[in-house]
Amino acid sequence: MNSVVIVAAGSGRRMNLDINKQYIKLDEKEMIAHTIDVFYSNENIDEIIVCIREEEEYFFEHEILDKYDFRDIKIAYGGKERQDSIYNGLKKLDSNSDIVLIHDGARPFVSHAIINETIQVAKNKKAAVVGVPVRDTIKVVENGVVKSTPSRQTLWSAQTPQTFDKDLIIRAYENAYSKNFYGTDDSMLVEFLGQEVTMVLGSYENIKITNPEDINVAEQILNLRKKSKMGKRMKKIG
Ligand SMILES: Nc1ccn([C@@H]2O[C@H](COP(=O)(O)OP(=O)(O)OP(=O)(O)O)[C@@H](O)[C@H]2O)c(=O)n1
Ligand SMILES: C[C@](O)(CO)[C@H](O)COP(=O)(O)O
Repeated sequence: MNSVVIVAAGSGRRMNLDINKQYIKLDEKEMIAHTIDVFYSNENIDEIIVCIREEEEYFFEHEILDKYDFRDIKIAYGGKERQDSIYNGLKKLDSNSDIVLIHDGARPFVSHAIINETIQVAKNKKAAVVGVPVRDTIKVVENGVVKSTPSRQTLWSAQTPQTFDKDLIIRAYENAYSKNFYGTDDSMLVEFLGQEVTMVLGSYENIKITNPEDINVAEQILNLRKKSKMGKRMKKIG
């Protein structure tokens, strides 16, 4: 059984709005609804757990779950950090779950192909992280001074989903908490355990909506997708 934990319990501080960025509308539909939709419509996903802020539960249930008719979705409450939210989500997993995908609610453009590929890799290798090779030259800077320039060939930007064998990710989270270790993604906790994580090629479209300018990029991605859908329909008709 394949489960996904989607985290949506942040505050969206960098977005500079007075609502959680998860509820920003992109083409008339809330960001979190776009994200849930991809997993809800994926035939390989058997269980969906969404981590939300406790005070947003009523809104989430009525304005997202009921409005879009998403059924059988479990809710977990968020914690202080992303890692805490995910840990709360992991505690709600069905006992039959074997593979767990962890995904940011703020990455609404994940594709079915990526989801399916990470599930396959996690089944074979136990731990998979989606990412893309960096496009810029990266500098290590201290106090405004460049200290080094790591070889770009080895650098990838990590995205989500990050997908794991259930027992491994639970062990990685428990180990991290027992040592007071906090990572900025889930793969780090598995790496901290000394286990290998396989990189799966993601997509440059699978952006995390973080800053206000990302909204424009998101609208462009949605427009391009609409145009490409229309083009395909016209071809069929023609
Ligand atoms: N305590 C937290 C912090 C983050 N997240 C989720 O983790 C994902 C990635 O985090 P980020 O983009 O940093 O979101 P926010 O924490 O909401 O944004 P900011 O850091 O700007 O406040 C988001 O889907 C966010 O909702 C969460 O569930 N619980
Ligand atoms: C998990 C993640 O999306 C991978 O890029 C990212 O690390 C989340 O970081 P943030 O600090 O919550 O923006």
